[in-house]
Amino acid sequence: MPDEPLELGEIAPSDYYIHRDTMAGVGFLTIARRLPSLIAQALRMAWTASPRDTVTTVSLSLLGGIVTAFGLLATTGVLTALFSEGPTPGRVLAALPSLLLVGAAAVVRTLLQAGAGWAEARLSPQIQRAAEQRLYSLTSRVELVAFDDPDFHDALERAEGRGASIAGSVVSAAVDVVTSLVGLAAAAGVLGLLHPLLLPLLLLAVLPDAWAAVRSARQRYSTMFGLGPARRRKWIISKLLADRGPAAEVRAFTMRHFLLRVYDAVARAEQEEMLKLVRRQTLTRLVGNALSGLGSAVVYVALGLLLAFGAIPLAVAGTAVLAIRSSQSSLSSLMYTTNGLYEQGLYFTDFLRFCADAERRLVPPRPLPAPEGFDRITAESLTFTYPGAEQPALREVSVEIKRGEIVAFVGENGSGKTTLSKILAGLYEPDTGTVRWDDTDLRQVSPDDLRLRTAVIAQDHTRWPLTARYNITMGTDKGEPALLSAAAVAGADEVVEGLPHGYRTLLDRRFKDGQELSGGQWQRIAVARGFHRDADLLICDEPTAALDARAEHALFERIRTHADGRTVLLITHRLASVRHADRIYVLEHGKVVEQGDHETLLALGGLYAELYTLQASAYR
Ligand SMILES: Nc1ncnc2c1ncn2[C@@H]1O[C@H](COP(=O)(O)OP(=O)(O)OP(=O)(O)O)[C@@H](O)[C@H]1O
Repeated sequence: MPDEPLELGEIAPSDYYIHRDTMAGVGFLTIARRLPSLIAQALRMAWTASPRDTVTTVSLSLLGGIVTAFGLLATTGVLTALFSEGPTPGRVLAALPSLLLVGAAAVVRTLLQAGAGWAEARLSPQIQRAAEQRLYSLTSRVELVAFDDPDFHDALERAEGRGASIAGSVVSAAVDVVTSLVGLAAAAGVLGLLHPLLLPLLLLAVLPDAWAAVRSARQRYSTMFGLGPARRRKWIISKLLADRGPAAEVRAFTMRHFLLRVYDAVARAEQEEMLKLVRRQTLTRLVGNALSGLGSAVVYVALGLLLAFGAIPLAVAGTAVLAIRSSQSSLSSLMYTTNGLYEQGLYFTDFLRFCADAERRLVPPRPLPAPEGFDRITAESLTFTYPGAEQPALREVSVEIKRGEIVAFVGENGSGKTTLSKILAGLYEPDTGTVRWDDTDLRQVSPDDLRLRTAVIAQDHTRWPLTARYNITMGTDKGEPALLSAAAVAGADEVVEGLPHGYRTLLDRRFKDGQELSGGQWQRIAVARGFHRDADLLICDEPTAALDARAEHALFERIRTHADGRTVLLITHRLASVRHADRIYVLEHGKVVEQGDHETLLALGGLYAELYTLQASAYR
């Protein structure tokens, strides 16, 4: 049976070109204008990483360039002496001082270059570390909603993939550009002295090459830019094919063939783009090289004409040929390094842009400290829409939670319970509406402070690849009794007892001696994590979905006895467990449609009564 055509979403050509349009903002002139600030930012980053190595790299490289220029001037001295009138031994003798200078310059230049290379090599890893530190410090602080935004992921991928790692090379490239400029200034100066016409002619020989190199770099960047989402898709599928987590389901659902087809389709699309790129780049380089060759021919013809018409003597023409070659090599090295800086600058710009965007996504500093507990949490008229979503997840929702209460959110899948609890926990900001702890509007309070007062047992809790202890304490140190008591509440103590190294056991099978837990065992650990935190508000989002009957009963008993004085917000589909809640909010399509205690809601005969009766009937 032939395979169905695949839906590949983001790698459809129309979407691809949308990304291309974004490239319009990164034209050559834009980058050229941005180069000085790019160099300044790179140097600033280098300075932060290591002031000593930065100064050494820059100063030794500049000195190296100056000494190179000096050597070239001395070479001209040698040639002038050799081409002068008189007997050969006399001319050689006359050239000797300049020869010695050339030798000395070569030695000094080698030493300076070695020193600069050493400092530069030291600088690179330090800058990379600083760049990565900046990147991950931002990614872990941006508001949570950024992770629901595909643009954020694209930008993050570019910044993470090449941007951060290239920071070190940008500094090297910037230093190389300056060094080449110094070398070129010297060579061109000599050429200009010999005959002013030779200098503009020289540009003819080099500019086409420069144009080709810059254009081909832009072509590559443009392709990479457009391929971002496709490459991410490929990476995600490769993880599905090669990671431990989905390995069982890949086999159970015989997904192999399908996944390989998707992988192949994405890889093929990527390959086609890469082949197109190679073709375009080859063509560009060919045109550049041909025009440069033509330019060189024009320079030499001009030199021949100057010689033929007696405008310059033979000795000077000989020196000019040397100077032209030297200028050409200096210019092409400048071109090469500028191109390198330009290309790396594109990626580095991605990194800087991402950092700037991430800074904008940080929650601005807020004036008030988190309140010391609360008597009443009131949420009024909350509306919230996920980025890019067509429908709001919450519409005009108002709820109230009093200290020490157990409040439950119930409702069918997708009705907005988790979203509402995340807003109450300060993880998402509502689009409109307010959440208050007594009189304090949470928009005035630092979210980090607030989160210290809130514990969330998440529905999709993370299986941290850390030891059992850290999976519960999350790196805090509240002492052994707190750990043991939190573990006991959740029944995680029984889980840990069965582990070979107790709390020191690493819960990740990808490492030697690492252990895996069952779904329910993981959930007990997650519940223990929530109870370990000294929080005024404990949010339990489906805390028992994977628990066995005994563990579920024990946990709800604990919650019923007010979870050691905490206020509990409970989200669950097990309606029998919310019967004892002080208040139940029933959500439907992002709205609160019913509220009251169990008896009131049953008497109401609405959605809650319907869902409850449905569940209860299963046990009759
Ligand atoms: N990260 C997200 N990005 C976009 N939409 C989302 C996101 N998370 C949830 N939604 C959407 O928001 C709506 C509410 O989801 P929410 O997770 O709050 O529902 P829920 O009541 O907790 O559901 P469940 O009972 O299945 O856990 C759903 O329509 C869902 O598709």
